[in-house]
Amino acid sequence: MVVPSPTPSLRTKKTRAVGIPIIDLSLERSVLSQKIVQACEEYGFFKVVNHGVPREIISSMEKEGSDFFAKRSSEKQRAGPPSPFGYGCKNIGFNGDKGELEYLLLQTDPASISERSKAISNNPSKFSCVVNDYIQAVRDLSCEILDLIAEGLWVPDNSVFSKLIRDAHNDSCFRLNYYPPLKHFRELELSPKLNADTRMGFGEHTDPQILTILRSNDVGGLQICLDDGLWVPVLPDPNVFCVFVGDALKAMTNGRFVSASHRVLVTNTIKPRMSTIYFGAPPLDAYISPIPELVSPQKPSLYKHFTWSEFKKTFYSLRLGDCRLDLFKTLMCSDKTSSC
Ligand SMILES: O=C(O)CCC(=O)C(=O)O
Ligand SMILES: [Fe+2]
Repeated sequence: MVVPSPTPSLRTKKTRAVGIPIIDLSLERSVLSQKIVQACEEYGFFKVVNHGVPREIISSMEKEGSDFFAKRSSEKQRAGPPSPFGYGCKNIGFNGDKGELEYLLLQTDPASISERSKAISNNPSKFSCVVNDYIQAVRDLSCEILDLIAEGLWVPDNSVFSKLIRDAHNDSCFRLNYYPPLKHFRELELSPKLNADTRMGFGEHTDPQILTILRSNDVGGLQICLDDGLWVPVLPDPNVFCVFVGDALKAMTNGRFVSASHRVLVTNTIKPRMSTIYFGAPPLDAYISPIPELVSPQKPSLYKHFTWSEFKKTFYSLRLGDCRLDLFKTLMCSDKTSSC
């Protein structure tokens, strides 16, 4: 979901040393589940180490991604226009999140990946194998984290969240983002519109799905916005995964979790940033409403019942300039609350 920002500033308003949570997944389960819940409540964001995703799976994915973005533009275009799946460049989407990047957006089911790989790679079977292995690994990681979240919330059914993205009809997607370095724009003589040493790579937004698992190369740029409006840089580390709470999980926890607003600023002059992102989403007809354990007379549901499809349709059809936050509230928040 795009956060309205009438006069977006590229400047990090202020930064302060905050301890973005780094969670070690090898910790004892009951400790781990509490740490994860706390991070979801305070930040809607954390990094994980000792995540168990094999190094080879990660490095093969990074290689395939780099090879793809290194191709000539005409070759990349063969992956098809991003409507919604395929290759896109420069301003992304029409949903208000401005930015200058190239990206490849894919569905996560093996049949679609295999089909699209034919237009993406000269070695489609290798490409689809690498992407499938990566997606399977990060989906397993997401499910593990979602099960721990359920445990940490003392929900009897541990799979209450993870079963949505394990469902055969899940609507998850996978994206590779590529941010050319500033040198690229200088060479094109596109004199930076906004700022000489910073460009907006990906505008401020929250992710609408349930959970996002992001990994990047060693080039920074990602920032998260804390609730007091401070932008905090997320230092790049190719060995960790970044986890974001999505708007759907925020709603399912009846607003107990926050969904972190984030953006990417391009400041590196020489090296491109590349990130690989798995967005775990439920089936289109799944209802996204607060789980019963988190609703009580003292804490009534903040949200109307809506399906993932209704949510997506409304938000992705909004055009820039709409007052998106008001629409968000109208669509999602129950009449009893003015905001959620
Ligand atoms: O590319 C990145 O590092 C972040 C991109 C992002 O937030 C997104 O694709 O939703
Ligand atoms: Fe995002």
